[in-house]
Amino acid sequence: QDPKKQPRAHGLKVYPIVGTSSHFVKNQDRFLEWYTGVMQNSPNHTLSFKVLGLTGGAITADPANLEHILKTNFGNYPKGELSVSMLEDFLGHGIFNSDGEQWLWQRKAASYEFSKRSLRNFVVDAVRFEVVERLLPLLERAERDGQTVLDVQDVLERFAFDNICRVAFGEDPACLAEDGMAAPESAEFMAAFNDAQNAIMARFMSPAKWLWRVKRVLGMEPERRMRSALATIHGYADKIIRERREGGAEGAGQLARRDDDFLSRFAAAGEHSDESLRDVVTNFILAGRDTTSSALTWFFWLASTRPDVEAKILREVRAARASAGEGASATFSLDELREMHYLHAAITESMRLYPPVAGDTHSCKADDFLPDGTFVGKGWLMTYCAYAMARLEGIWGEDCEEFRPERWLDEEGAFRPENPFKYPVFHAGPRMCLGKEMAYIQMKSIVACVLERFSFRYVGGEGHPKLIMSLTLRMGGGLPMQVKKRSG
Ligand code: HEM
Repeated sequence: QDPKKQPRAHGLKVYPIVGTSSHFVKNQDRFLEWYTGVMQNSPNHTLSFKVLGLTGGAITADPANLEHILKTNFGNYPKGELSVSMLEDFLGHGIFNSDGEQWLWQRKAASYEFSKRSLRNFVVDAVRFEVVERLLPLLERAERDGQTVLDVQDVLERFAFDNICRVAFGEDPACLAEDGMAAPESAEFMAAFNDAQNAIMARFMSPAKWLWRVKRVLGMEPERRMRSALATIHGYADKIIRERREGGAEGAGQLARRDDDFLSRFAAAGEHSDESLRDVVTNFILAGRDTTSSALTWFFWLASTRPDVEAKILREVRAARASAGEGASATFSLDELREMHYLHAAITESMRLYPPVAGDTHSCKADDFLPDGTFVGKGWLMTYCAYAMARLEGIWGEDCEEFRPERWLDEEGAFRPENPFKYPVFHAGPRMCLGKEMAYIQMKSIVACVLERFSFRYVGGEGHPKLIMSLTLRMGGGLPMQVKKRSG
């Protein structure tokens, strides 16, 4: 056999028949930490494996390999049938879960909408509403009631869910509103999304990629919950689409244009079946909800450990407030947010260390060699690990594990972007994230408005919070914080 085709598993013991799979099983509760150690010890930051009867795979943390997979040889690394089939009952064939032509037309339509100023303005308004009407009052109440500990991760997740539902299809589930204000079906919809994501994660993490189908037939967990979650999600989305069709001013079949939301925008752009409109809803909710909340959860934790960084952010926010003058809005305008370079750097640096999408997997269409010589076989899964990349000295220098926003600033203090193959937090190449700018608007607005008025103290005890690798990187046990209003 060609020696190049031998799996490379530097530093890992390869057992007969099971190969390296026992390492995966043993480390399944701490995948990220384990991968990172393996990547740090591997001279080319790449690992490949093939176990009898199971799908082969490779994992890399090398920017040159990423460029090859995500751009240069893009056509050879689609999402692939295996992944698409595992997500199909949840996401249909929406933008996240399609390849080739089916993906391309959706990408073109979505890119066009994302480039419009009207969408940015709509997002700014939606964020302003949620910050002013929900988030700030909630923090005020937490302080006033002496409710000493707040799970900030939960607050951020509810914020993101309300926000993305409004942007995706013009509905306000009010999950962050005062207790009892949210309609029961909205809370159910959000809970169903959580159940579906957990089931999907279990499908992907299982070494036998067919096992979930057996569990589904037998009604075993987590597939049993998945079944009812899907009924709830699809029922909710279908109801919205039906109501919009019925209210369509231009006659039967047309959707009522409620607002500037995505559903209205897509529907206005051409004829779509109810099913493909439902895919728009589910795919955009998935894209926009837990990503920003994950990023901000880790950000608020990191900021609480670094008063020097927090002080610099506060200085920048107060300067923006001072130049806006009396009578300005409680939130910040797009232009004001754009000028906050230090805040931009601090959020970017936090996502470097804690990327919301910690790893991403594609499939290999035809036998290939990566630039570092690693062989990848037809049908193998090809993964890159953004979490491990942040911790490689070869990429970020000796202080790679340190939270240092300054690494993103030039001498004048202006934000300096990095090569996306070195920083694949928003993915890279033709499938790069479309919501990046929208995400920054949301994240910067929240941090600026909240830190301007409140300070937080982490009360989760000593040591590092637990990493939970769900579809996004979550914090085990939440983010318990004591909230205090700033005096001046
Ligand atoms: C901090 C926040 C965010 C991060 C870190 C992030 C990251 C990513 C990543 C890694 C991908 C590639 C996933 C894959 O293909 O498997 C992606 C794709 C995508 N993201 Fe984001 N995202 C964020 C927020 C958003 C928001 C708010 C939206 C807006 C709804 C959005 C819309 C999309 C879309 C539509 C795609 C699919 C692009 C395609 O396949 O062509 N993202 N994002």
